[in-house]
Amino acid sequence: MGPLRSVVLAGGGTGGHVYPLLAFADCLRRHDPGVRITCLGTPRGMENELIPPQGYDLRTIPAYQLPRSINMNLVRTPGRMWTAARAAGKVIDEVRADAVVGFGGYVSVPAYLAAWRRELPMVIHEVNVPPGVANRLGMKFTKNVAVGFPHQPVQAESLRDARVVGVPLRRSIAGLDRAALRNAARARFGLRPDLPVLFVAGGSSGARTINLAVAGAAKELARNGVQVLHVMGARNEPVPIPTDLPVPYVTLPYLSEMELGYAAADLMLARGGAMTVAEVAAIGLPTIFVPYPHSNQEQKRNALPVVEAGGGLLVDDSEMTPSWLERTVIPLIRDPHRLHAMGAAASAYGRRDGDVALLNFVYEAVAR
Ligand SMILES: CC(=O)N[C@H]1[C@@H](OP(=O)(O)OP(=O)(O)OC[C@H]2O[C@@H](n3ccc(=O)[nH]c3=O)[C@H](O)[C@@H]2O)O[C@H](CO)[C@@H](O)[C@@H]1O
Repeated sequence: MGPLRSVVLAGGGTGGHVYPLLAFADCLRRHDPGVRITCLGTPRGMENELIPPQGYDLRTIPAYQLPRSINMNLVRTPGRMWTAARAAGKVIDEVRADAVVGFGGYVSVPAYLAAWRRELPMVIHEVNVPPGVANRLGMKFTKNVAVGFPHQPVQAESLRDARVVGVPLRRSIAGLDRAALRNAARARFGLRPDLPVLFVAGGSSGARTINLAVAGAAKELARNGVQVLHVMGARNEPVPIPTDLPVPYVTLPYLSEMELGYAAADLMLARGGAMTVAEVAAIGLPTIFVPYPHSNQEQKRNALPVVEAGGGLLVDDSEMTPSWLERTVIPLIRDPHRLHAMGAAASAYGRRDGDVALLNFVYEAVAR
């Protein structure tokens, strides 16, 4: 048994913040089934679709959208933020939390403020360089900062003293044996076992540039025997795909069982969200990264270390065209030796134990 009785986990907005929270919750439940786990989110984020089905108690508090650069002077912290902090504090008191663990997203700030007021131990987990606005604010109140990747403390002054623990990944992904699940996964999607598969997913909300480019390359990919499994993004307008293709092209709005997509694939085409990078590296799936071009090059920084290690390719969003894809994907996906080498390089960079490493870090913080 660990030192915790009740813990509040804060994080929300996009899948990139919710999935590490869920993976951490699962790890805690596995190691210490007696701990009360309460998740904190806002009424509209993806946490509402993702957390309750996993059997965790989700409480929502009023959303307060942070400006991109927040004034770090607390005296000037807007009143609405304190209202949200009071709501977070009520939850913390009600469940008698003895620690708060935050994963970023604007729901975390009220949780950090409330924990600070109560002098509760708090731990921040950050996966991006530069750290998100919410976590930067939280870092004023605690030194217990953990990061997902070894490049983060080197590249960001504010993360210099952070502990590298890796990224908590869902067990279904961290424990994935791609080769063992491959044929079953392909059968689930109606994909053929004998032809290569390109798996396309532009992060938790999909990516329009990628969707358009792959749709434009569909005919040529199919003519060359490349099957496509394409997750368009649930909140994205679907892009029409030619119908009379000679090999399967499967589209989905969203894929909850992401491990099946990873297992079916020989090559992935993705954005550079930190969770995606952590997942494909952990399972050794060769990936073409097309980082989201805004937000301070955040996604390029996420993907670059895997690419430099030899585990993937990087292409600018502005170059993501059907002809680039045809020229790049067709020869690569038919070259098993190159794919194998890329996969091995990716998995040497990735790690599968981020959930346990973060849990140990939280136990240490609570014991201090
Ligand atoms: C545009 C933007 O600001 N994106 C940020 C956002 O990305 P975003 O929310 O897209 O997150 P990531 O790419 O990091 O993670 C996506 C997560 O959703 C899962 N998934 C995705 C599609 C699907 O159909 N099914 C599914 O389960 C993936 O397996 C992964 O776990 O949060 C990341 C983590 O803070 C940041 O690094 C990104 O820069």
